[in-house]
Amino acid sequence: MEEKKTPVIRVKNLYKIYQVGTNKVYALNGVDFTMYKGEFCAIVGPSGSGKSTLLNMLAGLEKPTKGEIIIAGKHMERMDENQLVQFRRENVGFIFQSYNLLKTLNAVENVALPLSFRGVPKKIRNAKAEEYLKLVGLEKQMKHMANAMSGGQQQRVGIARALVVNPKIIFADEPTGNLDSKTTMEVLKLMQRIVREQQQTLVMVTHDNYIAGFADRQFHIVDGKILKIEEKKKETEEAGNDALKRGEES
Ligand SMILES: Nc1ncnc2c1ncn2[C@@H]1O[C@H](COP(=O)(O)OP(=O)(O)OP(=O)(O)O)[C@@H](O)[C@H]1O
Repeated sequence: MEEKKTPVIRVKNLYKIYQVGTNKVYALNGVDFTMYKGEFCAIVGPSGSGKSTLLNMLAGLEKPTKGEIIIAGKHMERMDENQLVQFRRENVGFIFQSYNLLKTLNAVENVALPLSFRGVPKKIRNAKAEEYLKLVGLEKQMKHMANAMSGGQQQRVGIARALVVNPKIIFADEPTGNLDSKTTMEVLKLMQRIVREQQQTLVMVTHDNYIAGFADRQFHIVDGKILKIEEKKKETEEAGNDALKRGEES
């Protein structure tokens, strides 16, 4: 039986037009879609296709020229700057390509940081940070300094830090861009698992079709338009498992 899906992000007739000299650049040229709770979505397209522009709009970092963005029932395009800051704090987590960890803090301290900004007492925030580090498989590296960790471990810390505030939505901009292929696959599988377990919505931007294939749905963007929305093929997950095994054997 088909489960009833809960919409989390709804985009309607979205445009972002930049004026460059006398030219107009249609970075987003009429975009419509819905993303659901518990879904891992990839926005995939070549350089200059509008991926970052779309992510920035969804995260409320830039205003659309026209159209609607409704997240968790609220119209983002109608919010002022203060409301957007508040909205992001309550609903959104970010995973970055370059991890953006504080190098001289250990894993627990890095993950606890968003909680300390929210005034959560130290004992509680450290316990929460440890819980999320366990979730991403770093129980043995809790006290390691960020700059003494591998890229894959640092990205796991980055994921734990995005999750610790229990956001409805997680935005990830080329999250595996700095990782080797084996670690890339581990991080993608971790993100798949977490979205499934925690029933969050993960929106990942990538230019790489293979990486996008790990998402439940791929939103293909070209010249500011969504050309097609593709469901995950079952084999991608299995192929990922095989490749992961091959990597472990080598
Ligand atoms: N501030 C801006 N002013 C003018 N044009 C812009 C601005 N930001 C983006 N653009 C243009 O909008 C289009 C989409 O850019 P965007 O950065 O969203 O693409 P992208 O798919 O994220 O590319 P990449 O993968 O290279 O980061 C491009 O043609 C870009 O030149």
